[in-house]
Amino acid sequence: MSSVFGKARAGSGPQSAPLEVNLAILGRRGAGKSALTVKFLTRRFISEYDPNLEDTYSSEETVDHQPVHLRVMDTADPDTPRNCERYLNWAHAFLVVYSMDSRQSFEDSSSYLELLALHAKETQRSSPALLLGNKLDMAQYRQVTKAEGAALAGKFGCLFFEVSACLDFEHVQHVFHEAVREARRELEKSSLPRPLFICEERALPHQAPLTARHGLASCTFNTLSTVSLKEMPAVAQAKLVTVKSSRAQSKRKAPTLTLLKGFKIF
Ligand SMILES: Nc1nc2c(ncn2[C@@H]2O[C@H](COP(=O)(O)OP(=O)(O)OP(=O)(O)O)[C@@H](O)[C@H]2O)c(=O)[nH]1
Repeated sequence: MSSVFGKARAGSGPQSAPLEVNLAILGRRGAGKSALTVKFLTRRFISEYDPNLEDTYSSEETVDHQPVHLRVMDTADPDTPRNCERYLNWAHAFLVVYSMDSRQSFEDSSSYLELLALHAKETQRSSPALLLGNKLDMAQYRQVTKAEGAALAGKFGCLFFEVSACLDFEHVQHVFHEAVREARRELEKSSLPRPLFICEERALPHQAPLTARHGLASCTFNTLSTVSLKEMPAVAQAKLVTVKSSRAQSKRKAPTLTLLKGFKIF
């Protein structure tokens, strides 16, 4: 069963098919990818989670009065990016997250942006990225200044936001909707049907120096030069385990609501 969150499609008539947007959330472990994803989907902050889960969730959104069927892949790379094709060839836009209280996670976000830039160059197909400095509520422990975040985003030509999965939902929602707008702009520019999956796997000629520098050794790219395109396989089903309404919950007097596998939502 696929999990679908979000509001009813306001303003969508029977004829208006929703825009389909795939969004991948990238970043070092602990940056807050899952917390931001769940905040966006449920308006809640999670405190327990399974760090090894990688799931794709769906939400019916309305962005600028347009219905959007948004799929969000909350990635879970191990210490270095692995099998990147699963999101590189799937997503229309990327949220690259770092935790502002971790210099290491900021450096990793730079590696992810380089990876995306390299992939865009090789495939001649750019997918917009937004850089997010998460845990703004922990700003007193910050190891990364806002100026550094903005400078990194500027270097890669992407939007930059400081956010918190703990604070207001509207700001997190705004960031996700900005990603939809960026993706929509890019989709409008492109006449290629998407998403596409490219069969043949080839390492890039200049991949070694980049991977050596950034620890991306396990990432290879598929390139358009093979001209062998297939429809992307179906998106992995999200793991919706139990959704109890607040009424059902109060009947059972359950202290917490189990919504997504691995998440306890309070
Ligand atoms: N204070 C604070 N804590 C946060 C915030 N976002 C996430 N956290 C906490 O940081 C830890 C890591 O958050 P996750 O959302 O699991 O991070 P992740 O990037 O998904 O990490 P992996 O699942 O390991 O890839 C958890 O304990 C969260 O509760 C935030 O905005 N503020």
